[in-house]
Amino acid sequence: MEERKLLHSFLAKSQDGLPPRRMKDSYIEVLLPLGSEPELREKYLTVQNTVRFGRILEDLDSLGVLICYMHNKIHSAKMSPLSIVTALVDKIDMCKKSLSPEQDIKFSGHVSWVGKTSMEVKMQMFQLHGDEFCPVLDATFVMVARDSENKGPAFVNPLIPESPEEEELFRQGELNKGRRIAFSSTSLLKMAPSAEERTTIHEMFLSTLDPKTISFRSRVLPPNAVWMENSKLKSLEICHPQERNIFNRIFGGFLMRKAYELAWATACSFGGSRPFVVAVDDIMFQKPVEVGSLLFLSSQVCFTQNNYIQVRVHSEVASLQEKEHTTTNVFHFTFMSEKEVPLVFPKTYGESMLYLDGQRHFNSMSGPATLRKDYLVEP
Ligand SMILES: CCCCCCCCCCCCCC(=O)SCCNC(=O)CCNC(=O)[C@H](O)C(C)(C)COP(=O)(O)OP(=O)(O)OC[C@H]1O[C@@H](n2cnc3c(N)ncnc32)[C@H](O)[C@@H]1OP(=O)(O)O
Repeated sequence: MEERKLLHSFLAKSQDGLPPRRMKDSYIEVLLPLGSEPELREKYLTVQNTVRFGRILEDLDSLGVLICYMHNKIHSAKMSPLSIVTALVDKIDMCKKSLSPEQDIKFSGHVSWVGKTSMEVKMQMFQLHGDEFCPVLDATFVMVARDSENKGPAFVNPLIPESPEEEELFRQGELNKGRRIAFSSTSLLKMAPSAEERTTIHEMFLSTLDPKTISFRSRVLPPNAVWMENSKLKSLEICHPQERNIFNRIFGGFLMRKAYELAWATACSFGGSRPFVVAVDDIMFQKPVEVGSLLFLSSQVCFTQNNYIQVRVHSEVASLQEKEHTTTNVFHFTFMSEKEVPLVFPKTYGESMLYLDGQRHFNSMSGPATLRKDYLVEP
């Protein structure tokens, strides 16, 4: 950190003082040679002989940061004065058949939009089938630049789109920002549900009333349904220094891997068969996690439909000395189960809001109807 303090003088006073960059300046391709270097496989292997998706989340997080460093590279400086942190995993959509731990994987990506201090990064992942790399997933992350000590914001280089395709990507980045603001301003934490959503909840409530008693209190579960309160799993992690990033905070990819693995276990025990991840969405990194913190993860099924399970993981930290818990992230994962899954029923008003939030996240997934049956992505 002492060394990083000295980098302050390289920080720009305004964005105009920074040279614009092109999308190809940050474009990178990285090979994960699972096929050609078998000693790597152990780290990525599941017991079903597929690839651990939690490890892929870690790799995407590191790659996103690396891409942003390329975008902001100062050719005359040995070290970047910026601290680049993950602010948001906007979306990860799976578009692939099966992930083999015995075939090479390729990642690629570049900065697709910039604001003043934030950058949107688009990444893709491919796996070798025969002699061709086939698409596996598309990811959109938002990274934020901070000063060299990660104490305040720092400007990023402007981005100039060079072709109609790049202009479209840039425009999409702008639209994504607007969509995020709209999504968060209609959050159920701020606004009442819509009329249609209220009807959904009231109908669910009515379907749980015992017809034998004329009472709002006696609740009975409909057939093939589970109370939401019985769909929870919790875990605790001690954030050891091994998991720290280059800025001495806990690595975002580690938090995602832990949350994902708990979500997978929750979906597995709820659905009673192997779940496959279909989408990850709207993971906001609200606060950094300090090394040495206790990380409490609570996972819960909040919405289901046919074979789909929507899982929400809430993460909180507390220091060893203080008992007070602070929320650091909320994670949303969509899984597809091998078999049809039970319905999940909220009992309380709070659970009803979780249900509607889960439904909103499920519906925001790009086209569940287009999902294929041959996903094979494991914890
Ligand atoms: C040299 C090469 C080395 C390569 C090494 C590679 C491997 C490296 C691997 C290491 C990997 C290390 C990686 C890790 O492990 S990072 C570890 C995981 N991430 C964190 O710990 C981050 C925790 N969160 C925070 O610190 C704050 O909440 C941040 C800093 C993110 C925002 O704080 P704050 O809210 O106070 O900031 P602001 O209001 O001034 O806004 C600032 C800008 O940010 C934009 N914004 C904010 N939130 C969001 C959002 N949710 N969606 C979209 N955008 C968002 C906002 O629009 C504005 O943009 P702009 O209008 O200025 O453009």
